[in-house]
Amino acid sequence: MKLLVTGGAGFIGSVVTAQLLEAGHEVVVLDDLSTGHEDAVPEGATLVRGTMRERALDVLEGAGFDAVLHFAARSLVGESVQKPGLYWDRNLGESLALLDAMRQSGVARIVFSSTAATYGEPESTPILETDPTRPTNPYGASKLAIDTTLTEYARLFGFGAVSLRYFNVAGAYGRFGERHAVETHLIPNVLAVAAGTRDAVHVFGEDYPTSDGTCVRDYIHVVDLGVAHLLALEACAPGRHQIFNLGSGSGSSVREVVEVCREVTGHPIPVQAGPRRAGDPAVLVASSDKIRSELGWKPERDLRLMVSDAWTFLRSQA
Ligand SMILES: NC(=O)c1ccc[n+]([C@@H]2O[C@H](COP(=O)([O-])OP(=O)(O)OC[C@H]3O[C@@H](n4cnc5c(N)ncnc54)[C@H](O)[C@@H]3O)[C@@H](O)[C@H]2O)c1
Ligand SMILES: O=c1ccn([C@@H]2O[C@H](COP(=O)(O)OP(=O)(O)O[C@H]3O[C@H](CO)[C@H](O)[C@H](O)[C@H]3O)[C@@H](O)[C@H]2O)c(=O)[nH]1
Repeated sequence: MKLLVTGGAGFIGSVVTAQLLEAGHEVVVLDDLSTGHEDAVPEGATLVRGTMRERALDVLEGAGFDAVLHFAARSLVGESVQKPGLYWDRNLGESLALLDAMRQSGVARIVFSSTAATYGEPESTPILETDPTRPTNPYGASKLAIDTTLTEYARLFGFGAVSLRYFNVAGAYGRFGERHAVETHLIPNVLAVAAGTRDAVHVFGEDYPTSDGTCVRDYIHVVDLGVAHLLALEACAPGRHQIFNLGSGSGSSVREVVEVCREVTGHPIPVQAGPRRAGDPAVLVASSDKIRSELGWKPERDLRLMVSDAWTFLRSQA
């Protein structure tokens, strides 16, 4: 297939682009490099630099694309609370420009990076796709609005759309990994302590109603996530918008993640307990039964492999 990957210079988009190329697809990456890196675009993919408003139509029109994988977004929860307008503009506004460029060009198949943040504080775990969506921040709200738009574009214009609601993505794939200028994610921040670029891990809250008092999250290896995208691409069906959670189905606490990082790196990794981070639910774990039964996907890489692949990647950057 000929594919457009938005955000293919970022963490997840670069990994999935590499996997798509290995599977024999032709890939054009559209990325404005706002949080991505030009040298993260895998060899064999063509980079078009710009936003979706600026470039999506001229890239797609008359070029024979079969589908779009849409990763490009702003995705810092804290920033979204400070600057909600930015998130509605960059996430919903930019996505509308992409979808309308797709309509005009006759490209009707899309796989979209949605998020666990669309659910907000869950009433029960594991979270099902049919559970209420009550996002607690503008990031999650803007992603939910894109999901809603995809439902409408499937119904009104015959789009075949799949939204994958990622839980906590981690790990790396060879030379493709997480290198954000502002890093908020737990695993890269813990590994930065082992690498000597941070002094200690700050644990955000030890008084949650969990086994060790720290928050529990559902971590998924970025390579398993990429495999799900390949399946989702095949599953796009005209007139349907399908939504799948993407997690491992089991949770790990912050303390457990730090312990695995200690084992993998051999570094003592000092920890400083601090206050809760605003807006963090105690437990976020996905039910991934739907994608397992409908697309035949299952995660194959555990937390230890996520940490060791991220650690190998981090050391290769030094
Ligand atoms: N990392 C996670 O754990 C996680 C969890 C849930 C959902 N997601 C979603 O997955 C997607 C990828 O996340 P990531 O961690 O790889 O982020 P990232 O910041 O590493 O990558 C995003 C890429 O999109 C580009 N971009 C942003 N806005 C753009 C625009 N308007 N036009 C063109 N390019 C633009 C950036 O330059 C960057 O290369 C995002 O949509 C994010 O919301 C990530
Ligand atoms: O230095 C840190 C960083 C994180 N944490 C804790 O570690 C857990 C994981 O935090 P991350 O920031 O790695 O991930 P989140 O669960 O906050 O965010 C993830 O889930 C969100 C949905 O709620 C969004 O989808 C987001 O993009 C995705 O990365 C949280 O309990 C957080 O409080 C720490 O204790 N110390």
